[in-house]
Amino acid sequence: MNLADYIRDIPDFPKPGILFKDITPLLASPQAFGHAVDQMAAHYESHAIDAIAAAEARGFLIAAPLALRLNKPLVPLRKPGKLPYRTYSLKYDLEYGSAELQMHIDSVTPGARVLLVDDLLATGGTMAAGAQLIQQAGANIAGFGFLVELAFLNGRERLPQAAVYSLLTY
Ligand SMILES: O=P(O)(O)OC[C@H]1O[C@H](OP(=O)(O)OP(=O)(O)O)[C@H](O)[C@@H]1O
Ligand SMILES: Nc1ncnc2[nH]cnc12
Repeated sequence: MNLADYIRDIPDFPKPGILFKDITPLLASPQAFGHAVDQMAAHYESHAIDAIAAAEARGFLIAAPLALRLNKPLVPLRKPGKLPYRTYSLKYDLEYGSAELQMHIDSVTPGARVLLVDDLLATGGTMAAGAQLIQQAGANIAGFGFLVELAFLNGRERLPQAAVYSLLTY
């Protein structure tokens, strides 16, 4: 199965000049979605991972089924004002604007090996912020996993040193 057939290009969304990679066709196909999660799970099966953290909102769509397949705790990194308990918080820039992520202060155990997962790596701002939140809580980055990587934006260079895995690279 070619997963690229299930990623749709939308020019000039959400701003002129941005070529948006729309994953909704993939989500609409249980075969393609299942295949993508299976491939990521197979890759990480043998990795030493204690938890999976993911950024709201599209990151949750990939990380939740992956966490269940790998039988790992799922840590939500959320947009401001959504998490009910005390949080760490970080502002960051992304390909088409700026944003903020928050994480419950007790959502990772100090020393835990946390895999960060998102649907897409663009400039790396989101996952660099996620990694900082994990490290602020005293945990370690086990790696970064993406469905799609826009390699021409060099997002990897903004991420802290850790293995980066992407199913599809543009
Ligand atoms: O590598 P970056 O330049 O940081 O861009 C990648 C991020 O951008 C998108 O999220 P977005 O903030 O648009 O939010 P959404 O998941 O709620 O759609 C995408 O889901 C990644 O999280
Ligand atoms: N070009 C893009 N397509 C989809 N999601 C994105 N997030 C950041 N850049 C993106």
